[in-house]
Amino acid sequence: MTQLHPPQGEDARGTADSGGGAAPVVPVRDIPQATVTRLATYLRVLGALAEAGTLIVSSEELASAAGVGSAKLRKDLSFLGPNGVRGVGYDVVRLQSRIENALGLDRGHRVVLVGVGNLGRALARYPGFDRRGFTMAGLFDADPTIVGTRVGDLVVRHVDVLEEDARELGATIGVVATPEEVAQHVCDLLVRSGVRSVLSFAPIELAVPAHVEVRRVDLAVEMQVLSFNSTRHDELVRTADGTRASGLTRVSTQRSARRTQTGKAGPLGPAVTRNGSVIAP
Ligand SMILES: NC(=O)c1ccc[n+]([C@@H]2O[C@H](COP(=O)([O-])OP(=O)(O)OC[C@H]3O[C@@H](n4cnc5c(N)ncnc54)[C@H](O)[C@@H]3O)[C@@H](O)[C@H]2O)c1
Repeated sequence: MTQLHPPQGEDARGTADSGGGAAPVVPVRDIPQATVTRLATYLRVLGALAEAGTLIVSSEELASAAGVGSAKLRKDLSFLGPNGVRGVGYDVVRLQSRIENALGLDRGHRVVLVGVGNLGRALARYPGFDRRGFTMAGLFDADPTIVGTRVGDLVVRHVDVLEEDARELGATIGVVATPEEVAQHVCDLLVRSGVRSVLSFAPIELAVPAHVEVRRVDLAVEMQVLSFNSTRHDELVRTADGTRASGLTRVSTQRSARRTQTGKAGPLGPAVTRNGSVIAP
């Protein structure tokens, strides 16, 4: 806890953050998408800190654990209004609740999952969603050998009752883990039930009305990005070595070293990648 963020608002006057539930100064819709993604990462780190009993964290520590630069972290957090106390740091619990508020997590989300196969079953059993404000409320499948079985605390329901049950369950997020051939049909049922957010693992584009947002998860794409970054990193190191050998500037080496530094395991473990994205533990 050494280097702290610059003062902002009331914090510049040396007073503590006025409270976790305060409304963000920037309307949530104006927070850039990349910042939203990093806010989720900060939240994960803060959760681990809170569990470890940490009360205050500096921007340097938080940035390092999240795998980003501290300037970027301060900029990201500035979207939420005044945070922290100069010379002291961020109050872990207050910052957690600020970010939860901005991400809409304080309302809590009820999730229904369709397709209780290999992937769906693993997702349904994952206890981490609950800890982060997402309650798995309903599981649906079409296979008669799966319908009626218990996965975790839930009994799998038939997809025929998805539309009605998802509405009754108050679902706000629908997860599609079915084969691609039926994914659009399942997505349509979710939309008709009133779900506004769909997370799809099916490898196809889903058509939805304007008021519904779809996010597609594709681990192969993530691995392709990792492959590209790794190749680029190797090239940079090779270029830097060549440049050094010919007595020229070491800019590339410094750049790649900096990237490696931000990508190293932080105090909270090795889950942080070079560009700051995180596979949740
Ligand atoms: N995005 C990724 O990185 C990633 C990784 C793995 C799998 N996937 C995709 O996730 C999906 C599921 O993969 P999996 O390995 O779990 O497949 P799986 O075959 O094990 O499971 C699919 C489940 O969907 C059910 N299903 C089929 N038709 C249905 C319908 N009309 N309504 C409700 N349920 C129905 C099946 O009964 C089965 O239980 C596939 O589309 C796969 O391509 C994506």
